[in-house]
Amino acid sequence: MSNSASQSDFASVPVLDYSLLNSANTRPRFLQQLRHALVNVGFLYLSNHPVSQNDIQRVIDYIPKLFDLRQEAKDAIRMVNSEHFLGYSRFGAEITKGSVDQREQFDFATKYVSTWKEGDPEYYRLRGPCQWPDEKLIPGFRDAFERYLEQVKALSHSFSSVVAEALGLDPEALSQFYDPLNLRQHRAKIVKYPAINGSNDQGVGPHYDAGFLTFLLQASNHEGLQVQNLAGQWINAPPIPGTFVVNIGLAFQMVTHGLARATSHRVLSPKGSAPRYSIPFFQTTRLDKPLGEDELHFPPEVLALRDARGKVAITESANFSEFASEPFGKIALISRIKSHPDVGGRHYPELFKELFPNGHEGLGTAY
Ligand SMILES: O=C(O)CCC(=O)C(=O)O
Ligand SMILES: [Fe+2]
Repeated sequence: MSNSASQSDFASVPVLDYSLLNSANTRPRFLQQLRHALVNVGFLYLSNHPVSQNDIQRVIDYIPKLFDLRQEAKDAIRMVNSEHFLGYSRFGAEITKGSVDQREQFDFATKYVSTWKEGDPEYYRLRGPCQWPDEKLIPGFRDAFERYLEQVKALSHSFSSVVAEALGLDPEALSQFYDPLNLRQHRAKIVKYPAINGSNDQGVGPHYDAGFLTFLLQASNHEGLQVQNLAGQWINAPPIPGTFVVNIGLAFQMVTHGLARATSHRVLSPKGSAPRYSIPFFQTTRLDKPLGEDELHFPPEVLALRDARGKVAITESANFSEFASEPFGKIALISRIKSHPDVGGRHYPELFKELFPNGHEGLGTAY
């Protein structure tokens, strides 16, 4: 481990108290802690946030019922039905870093009425309405989850101006990277990691998230989430009741020129008998242009923190190869087709053929 890395490295994920933002006296302390977390860790817990704990608990209570629906009820909303890549994926449908991810999941998203029309870029079809399970089979679930998503969405928007401030920018500086409110759609998955007592304990393999900010709810009391520090060690990020885990995705690392770090993370399957549940909420950025086009101007003392951080020693992660000069929507669409080739083949046959000229057998690559 180099000296510069050891000084800014982390042995645990910091917990930030959102309520410190409410008073002029404590606000600078929050911003300073946030700056450290963004630059050196790439992960933080957010406590005392404004999303209603009652509404969170309602969602948590529904999760086992959702996965316990009969297989036909889940298959009725399989993702392959949806050109928006929203819906159910069976256990073991994806691979990360060469191994099968042992999880089952539903992809949902914030409310959206599709505006796509002939002639619009194809990647606008990524946005659209969710597939919901039959209301009669799980009454109230849709309402509970929509309430939850609306609140996390609002938090994710207000938090991005706090992030800008913490990095020495105007609070509105990041808004250029988001679509206008009426076109914005964020995605969230509800994930089940069953207990595994065999040798492959990969819940999800090491990866970076792709987007801007992720707000993760750890919805059961299981360890398993791990975050890789600068020295390459895996640091546990156990559930802390009442918090979100917030982390940075590659798109945000890119627009901050590496000042804020995307950090590799993974989930180990739980042992024993009870499954681990989680809900990652992925904030998305504007789809219509390359993210590298707009420039952010950080104060020199903030940029100096990046240089002081030093280099990451080892990163174990699946990587993205397409982060270049394409509109972000195109990158997002390619990555969805790679992770769900069955959906891509059915709804985006031309792009699918470009990506897989010889067809595609087997599982998709998640990251
Ligand atoms: O389930 C978790 O705790 C994390 C999931 C995750 O990292 C992801 O889906 O990107
Ligand atoms: Fe992730």
